Amino acid sequence: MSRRSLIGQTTSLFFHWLERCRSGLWSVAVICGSGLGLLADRAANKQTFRYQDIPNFPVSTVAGHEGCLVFGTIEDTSCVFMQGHFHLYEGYSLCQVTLPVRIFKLMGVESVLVTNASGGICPDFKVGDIMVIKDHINLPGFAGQHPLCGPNDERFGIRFPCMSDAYSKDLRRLALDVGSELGCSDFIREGVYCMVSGPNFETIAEARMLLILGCDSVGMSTVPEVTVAKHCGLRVLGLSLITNKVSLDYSREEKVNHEEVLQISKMRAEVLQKLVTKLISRCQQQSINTH
Ligand SMILES: O=P(O)(O)O[C@H]1O[C@H](CO)[C@@H](O)[C@H]1O
Ligand code: HPA
Repeated sequence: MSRRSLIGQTTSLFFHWLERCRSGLWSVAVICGSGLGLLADRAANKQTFRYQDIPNFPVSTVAGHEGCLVFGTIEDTSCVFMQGHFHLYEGYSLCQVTLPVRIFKLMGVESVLVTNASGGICPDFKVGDIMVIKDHINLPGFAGQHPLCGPNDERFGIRFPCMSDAYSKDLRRLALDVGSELGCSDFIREGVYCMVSGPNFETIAEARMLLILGCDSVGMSTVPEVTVAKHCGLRVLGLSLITNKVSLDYSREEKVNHEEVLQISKMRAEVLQKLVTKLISRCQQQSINTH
């Protein structure tokens, strides 16, 4: 089959799904961070689209990001999974980084579950901990790298959105409850995620500054997607897997690298998968109860 007809077929299939979504059949979007693409594995009736076959969609350029959009169901909940998301350091604009979130909104998605890998700043955190994101610090935003800069598209949201409750309190509580039901309380934390642009990992002086600023973990993603999701009225839950401890001490010999990040993500993906799967079905029940 020629590439052109393959793209044509994929595109029409994609629009077929979009139609279903518009009619209210899809409700949860899961954005999978580094090495966490297998969160989609438990979904049934899967249909997968490669980003490269979706017109105008960015493509993933980082190891551990498969670059596929997967539609499926978990119990009775319809879901769309992004196996891989986009980063400033890949050279994408924040408009491109957050494009999928606005597509989800147009599809009728109500809740977004964002996952990522991050470095632990809080001295109490251990590698393998799962941090429920309570709040974030948008460090690139302070320097004008913000996804909502530019003319405001009123169809999505207001010019000056409030971010004091970007992460749904109900979903955070639900995540802690589900974590405890699954016997994960020992390694489920809550904390503040800080976004840096990357692609380098932090210097020790930068890490110390982040600790003083009140950051519990640091990564190079998530904040733009969450900001745009909140702007357009989506409910957000963020789960950050602590894949390494950030060096705060000049005498520490260990050096972080992306391979180690992916290795820890792979090791913990099964636990996260259980958590996410249970959360999705409970999240749907919650949404039914509140409507
Ligand atoms: O935030 P995600 O994409 O999960 O991954 C984190 O891990 C990568 C660095 O190892 C960076 O992309 C950082 O942001
Ligand atoms: N710093 C920034 N981003 C990261 C890290 C880190 O230590 N670990 C995983 N993503």
